[in-house]
Amino acid sequence: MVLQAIRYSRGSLQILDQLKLPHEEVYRDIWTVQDAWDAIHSMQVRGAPAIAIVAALSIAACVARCNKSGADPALLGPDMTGAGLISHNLQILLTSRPTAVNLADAVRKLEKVVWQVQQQPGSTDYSINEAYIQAAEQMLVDDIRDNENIGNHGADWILRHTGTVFPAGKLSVLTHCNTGSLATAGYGTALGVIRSLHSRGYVKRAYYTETRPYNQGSRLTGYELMHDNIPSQMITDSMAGALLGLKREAENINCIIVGADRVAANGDTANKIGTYALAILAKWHSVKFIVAAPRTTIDLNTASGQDITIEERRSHEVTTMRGPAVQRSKDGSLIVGGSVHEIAIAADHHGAWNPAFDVTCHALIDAIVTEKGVVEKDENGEFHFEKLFAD
Ligand SMILES: CSC[C@H]1O[C@H](OP(=O)(O)O)[C@H](O)[C@@H]1O
Repeated sequence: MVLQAIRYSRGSLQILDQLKLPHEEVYRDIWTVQDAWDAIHSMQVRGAPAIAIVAALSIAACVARCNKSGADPALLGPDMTGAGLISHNLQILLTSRPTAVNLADAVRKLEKVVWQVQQQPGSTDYSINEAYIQAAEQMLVDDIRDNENIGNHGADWILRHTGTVFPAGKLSVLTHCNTGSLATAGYGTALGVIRSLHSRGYVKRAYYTETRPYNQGSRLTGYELMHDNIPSQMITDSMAGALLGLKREAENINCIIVGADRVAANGDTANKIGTYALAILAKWHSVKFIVAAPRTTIDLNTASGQDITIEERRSHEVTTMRGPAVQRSKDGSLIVGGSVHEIAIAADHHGAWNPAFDVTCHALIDAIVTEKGVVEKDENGEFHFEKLFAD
């Protein structure tokens, strides 16, 4: 079975409810734009690229049903022409989560497609809808191809810069959060690089952090690594320092590789909370720190990390956890079963601070891996991304 965060066919969209993983695989229908907004905001679907793709496809599925049924978009509202309907709903989806730039990038590109078709003589709601659907569907295809390229470029760079020689040399890596098939249309970004290293036989062990409070690591990355039979071990977020301090040499841990939600024009990178601390550790232990992200995550319109809006989520997500009931059998073994439910793990009367992301200064980043290649800093310690967008 291929891990699919998104199931799409023309007129139909489903998402894997990641709040239920790894205990239950539940796919939910996305019939309306509000369904998509709710799924993204609640983090039933999450991950910078996946958020953008689900948003884009939710409208594609709606207007495809419109085109098929011949329904008049104007029935959906006074100014709901094809272009008006699409633009209105893209702007609604933009409010679902603020930090990842991929969604804003997709909205900008899709609105441009709609506007261009609208300028054509004889354009109709039908032709505008069709153009939108094709552009949104192309994003799904492009993301998987881009991730496979990121994987290969990243693996090439790591092997070149860590002196690992097959077959004697196998290296271990540490990753944070979930950046795999469950955060994208497939294969993944940072986890895609680990997949590429593994496919070439170089992975000794893939360490991954639990990634509190949503537990993208323990619930999602662990699930993906197990699915792919990649040798791996989980650590809690607080163990990262001890791992590098006590096991770096024995385990040949050569790099920490993470994803990104927004890379600013100077290379400052917003990513899952805890990333900044890992970058500091990497610097102290002389371990390469690598960001893996498609070009849709690079935001040349945001000058530096201090300009990135960091999403703050409810305290409740820190003071509770989800899981199935666990019972002890007669022989004392634990039986995991039953539906997923929430349990309180802390008193919530003071409330918990819950920033979903932090910003890592570009000075702490050794390389940014994209589908077009790896970007390193120049002799002045500065990143330049213009060449990535030259085509
Ligand atoms: C493919 S990069 C995914 C990126 O998004 C994650 O955040 P969230 O789970 O809150 O959507 C995390 O920052 C990952 O690096």
